[in-house]
Parts: sequence; C-alpha cells; structure tokens
Amino acid sequence: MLQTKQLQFSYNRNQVMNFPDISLQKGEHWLLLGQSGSGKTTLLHLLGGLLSPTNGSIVIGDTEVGQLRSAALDRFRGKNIGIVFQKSHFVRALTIGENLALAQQLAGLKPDRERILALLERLNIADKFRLKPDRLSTGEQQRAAIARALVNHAPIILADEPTSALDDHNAQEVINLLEEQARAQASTLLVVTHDKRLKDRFPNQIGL
Ligand SMILES: Nc1ncnc2c1ncn2[C@@H]1O[C@H](COP(=O)(O)OP(=O)(O)OP(=O)(O)O)[C@@H](O)[C@H]1O
Repeated sequence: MLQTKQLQFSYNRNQVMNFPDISLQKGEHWLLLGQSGSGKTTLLHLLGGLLSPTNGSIVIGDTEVGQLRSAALDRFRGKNIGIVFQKSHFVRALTIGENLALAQQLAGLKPDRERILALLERLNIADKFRLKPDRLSTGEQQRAAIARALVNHAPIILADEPTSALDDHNAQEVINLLEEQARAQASTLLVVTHDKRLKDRFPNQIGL
C-alpha cells in the first residue's frame, strides 16, 4: 500500500535526514515514534506529499508519488491521503460542514452532505455542522479534523500528534475514533506521536 526506499530530506545543505525504509500494508495501523526533532513531522509531510524528498522514492498503491506534479499531486493527495494535523488548520471563515465539503471538492469529488453529516454524527459533533471552527473546543476541533481526514474514504490516514493537546479522556477518545474509523473503511493508519500514553497502543511501530 505504501512503500518508501532510501528517503532523504534536507531543509538546508548542512543537515541531511535519512529515513528508514517503511512498508505499510492495507488496513494496518502503525505508530511512528521518536524524540522531539528526530524528523517525525518531516517524514509525515513527505508521505503526505506536502514536501518532496531530496532523494529516494515513495510508492502509494501503484503510484510513484514523486512523479506527480502540482494539480495531479493535489488530486492524488485529496483522494488517497487523509491527514490529521497537529493543529487543525480549518478555514476560519467557513463552517465545519463547509470545511469538509471543501476537502471533497479539492479532491475533485462532489460535496456529499450525507457523508459529512454521517461522519460528524459518528464523531459526536453533528451539532457543530453549521458552526465556525473557532466555536469548537480543542477536543471537538480534533474530532472535526479526523472527520476531514476521513471524508474522502482515503486509503491512507496520517495523523501528526493527534492527542498531544488533549487530556487523558479526550486523548483516549480521539485515538479510539481514529482506529475505529480507519478499520471501518479498511484504511492504513500511521500515527506520529511522542505521547507516552500511546506507546503501547499499536504493535506495529517505526522508530526514528
Ligand atoms: N521548516 C524548517 N526549516 C528548517 N529546519 C526545519 C524545519 N522544520 C523542521 N526543521 C528541523 O528538522 C528537524 C526535524 O524536525 P521535525 O519537526 O520533523 O521533528 P519531529 O520529530 O516531528 O519533532 P517534534 O516531536 O518536536 O514535533 C529538526 O531539527 C527541526 O529543527
């Protein structure tokens, strides 16, 4: 489903990051662990097509992601990769419902109100459909971010520190929801974390 080979990246010439080869199969759930500054977010952004590697390859399904250019990459990413960012990055002027519809449109899909409402319902925030993101609590925003990552049925879900800003109860709930929803649509899930509460959560682990 997702394979990398000899991935390297550098933000500047003095510091080259080398990443271990990874191979994630369909439907598997993985944790990506490592100290602060070890490159977890960078690797997640490479896998999500938000950064281009300086060397090496990323293959998702049958597609070599590095071969795709701008518009094609945007569509590919929108359809195939759902990303839960550390901070949710919603468009503040749009409601939660509109933000999710935008995610569908950016992937070249038709806005599907039923799908959006069903997901918000599953995540217990259907009543936030017409609210702007700033009106939601941190935990609710994180659930809305999960809904956005799932809305296009992406076969790969990447989550960057999804629990770091949450208390124990909300952290458990968010990770349960991510797992449950990924399982329901047979998506491959990769969760980046240095949250000790999650370290034994999935047996499949990549260390940086
Ligand atoms: N935009 C950037 N420009 C230059 N250097 C950067 C940039 N982003 C990250 N770095 C550097 O790259 C290295 C890896 O950063 P990254 O954010 O990937 O680590 P991380 O493991 O996700 O850290 P944390 O757990 O603290 O979020 C760090 O040394 C960081 O200072």
